[in-house]
Amino acid sequence: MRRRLTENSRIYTTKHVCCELTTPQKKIKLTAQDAAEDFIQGMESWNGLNVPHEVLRALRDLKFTEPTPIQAQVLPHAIRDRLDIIGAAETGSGKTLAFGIPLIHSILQYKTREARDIPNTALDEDELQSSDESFKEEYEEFNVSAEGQGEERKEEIAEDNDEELDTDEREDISNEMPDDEESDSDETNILQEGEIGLVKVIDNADFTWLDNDHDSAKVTLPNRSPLALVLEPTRELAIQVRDHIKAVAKYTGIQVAAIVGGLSQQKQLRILKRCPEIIVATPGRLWELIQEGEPYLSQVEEVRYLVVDEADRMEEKGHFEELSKLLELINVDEKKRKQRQTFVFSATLTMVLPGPRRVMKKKRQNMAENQKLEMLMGNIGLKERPKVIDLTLKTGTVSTLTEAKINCTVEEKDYYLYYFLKLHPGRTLVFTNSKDCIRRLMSIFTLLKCQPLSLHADMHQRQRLKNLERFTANDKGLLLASDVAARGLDIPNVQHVIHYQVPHTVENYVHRSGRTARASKEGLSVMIIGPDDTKNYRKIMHALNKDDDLPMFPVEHQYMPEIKVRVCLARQIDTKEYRFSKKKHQNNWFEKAAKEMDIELDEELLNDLGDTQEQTQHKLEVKQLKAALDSMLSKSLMLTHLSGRYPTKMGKLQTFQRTQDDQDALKRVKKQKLSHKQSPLMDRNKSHKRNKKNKQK
Ligand SMILES: Nc1ncnc2c1ncn2[C@@H]1O[C@H](COP(=O)(O)OP(=O)(O)OP(=O)(O)O)[C@@H](O)[C@H]1O
Repeated sequence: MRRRLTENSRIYTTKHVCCELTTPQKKIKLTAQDAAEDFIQGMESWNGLNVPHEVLRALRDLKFTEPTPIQAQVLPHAIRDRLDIIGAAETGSGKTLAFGIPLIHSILQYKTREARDIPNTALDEDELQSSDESFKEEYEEFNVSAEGQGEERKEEIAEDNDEELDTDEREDISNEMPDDEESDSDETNILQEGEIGLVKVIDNADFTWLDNDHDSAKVTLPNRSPLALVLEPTRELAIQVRDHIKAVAKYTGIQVAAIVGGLSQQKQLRILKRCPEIIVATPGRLWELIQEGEPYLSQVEEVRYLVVDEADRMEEKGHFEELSKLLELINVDEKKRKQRQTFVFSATLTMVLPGPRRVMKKKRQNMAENQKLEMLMGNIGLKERPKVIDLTLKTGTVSTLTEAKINCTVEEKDYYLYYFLKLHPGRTLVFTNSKDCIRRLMSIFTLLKCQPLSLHADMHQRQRLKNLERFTANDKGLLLASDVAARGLDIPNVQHVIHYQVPHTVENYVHRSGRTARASKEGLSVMIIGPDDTKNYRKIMHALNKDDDLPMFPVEHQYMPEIKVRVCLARQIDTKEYRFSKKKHQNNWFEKAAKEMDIELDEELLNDLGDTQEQTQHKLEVKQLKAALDSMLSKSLMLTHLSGRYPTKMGKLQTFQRTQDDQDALKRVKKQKLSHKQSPLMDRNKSHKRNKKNKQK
């Protein structure tokens, strides 16, 4: 049977390789000109960075009209010089594409070379028949050696489409089999069934045809093992990075797949059968599949491009045993290691915790930084002399981030969090240091009708992704998260990051805070500092060279009495409900275990839940407390602090309205900072007096 090669017969151009596509009907001449530099209106800022034309088109679709500084710095060294890269830049600065674009570029080049090396360069129409056969043979060889590709790909995709798929998997498929509009250019259209396009290197090629808005250069010769491997520390991040790279690879035909734990292994195996060129993975699931002998991963050491994203986190002791094994396997062959191009990125890559100030000589700090990099280089297997590009600021955080703090007791933390959420609505991400804390806050803030969502490592993966999606969709959303959400997540327009507990490490502070103020936008980070947090707070301030204390977040204390009443009631309900359900849960567990072991359970072991009457009484109490809380919550917090009614002269009841500016937490902090700068003494006196008054009250 003659294979239909139309969608596989593509041309690609780079600075050094110019191609001619020959068909029985038409011969297209291409001039020697760099396709990457091909003119796309409004995208001139990318000129000179060797970005492939197809990627430029995708960037134009995304409205990324200019590179970010890290992209502008990395691309020439990665693409033109093919150097290994160690890249450090602030959070939200576009590091994903700083390695994503070079990957796509190199894969396109690699595939072009492969296609060009196929020993069929016949151009003469008379020779077409024989060349057709040899090309076909090469092509079929690819298909046979790489299990389940080519035509089989389509069948599998059709098969998989019948099943219920995750959104991400559905997207995988749509990218793998580009729709007609995407894949058919005028030139490819002229290839009819049974006709074959041939690629030949020529001089003086004319690229003007690239200007039209058709899909120009998909390269779809199947590969035998992944060409690029991107390793990410969390599943959400892996999925996000896959989507990000896919968005810029959409005109290239390059397939990107995510291999992460917590989602169906079967589906991921099917995706691997389609031989995606780029795999974005978490180390655990990837290692599992390699060990199980998944064929496409059986030669993972062949991978030509390796990215270790969030490298300092991946390298943290005890975090990723699988990562060490993976790197060992990938680097086992010295020759292959040397051929590979490796990228290592993070916002805190060069960040080292300084020692005590008096011993902090500059030399010592440099040594520590170098040590950190050397350690990474050794473990990951970078080649000698990688290009180190460090654009991080001394302060660690991004310049568009405004920081503030609230000092309080442990007991008061809930009040201030509720205060912030009620008075400053906006998409808010709250970080805690423990899952237990998230559970408690989830319960209290659900009772307070703040509709919180949670995200931590003990949740089912599907629920984690669903909660992220719901948070992203709600511009007043509240997400309570552990540090699993601290790194890399690019949730649009997070206005506030609240550290309910100060993180233990400076790196986590930088990454957590970096979920806001991304891509040159402004954002606010507030630390709620209890007595237990002061040590960590000082450590962070010192490490980030922030000699000045952070400004206090401006709190309008008149609302606090009402806030306290509400929060205390919610806590009371939570304690009652939680204690009871915990006891009940323990009893159920004992009973189930005894049944399974077929032993008689000693009643003494069970918690006393009271008799039926007591249980009914307990339920009634909880119900009454909830009704009381609901009644409180139905009233506006802004009015409750006003005692009595305030009729205006016209006899109308005055409504108390906070302006947009009052509600804007970021503006309030900035305004306060400004006024402090203008009259520091006056302000300090004022706040001193106010504090004194509050204490007296
Ligand atoms: N050239 C560009 N122009 C405009 N926006 C861009 C550009 N490149 C990337 N972005 C956008 O900037 C945001 C941040 O990018 P990215 O997630 O890659 O940041 P990052 O540096 O990896 O952050 P983190 O350190 O938190 O992981 C994303 O929404 C991305 O789409």
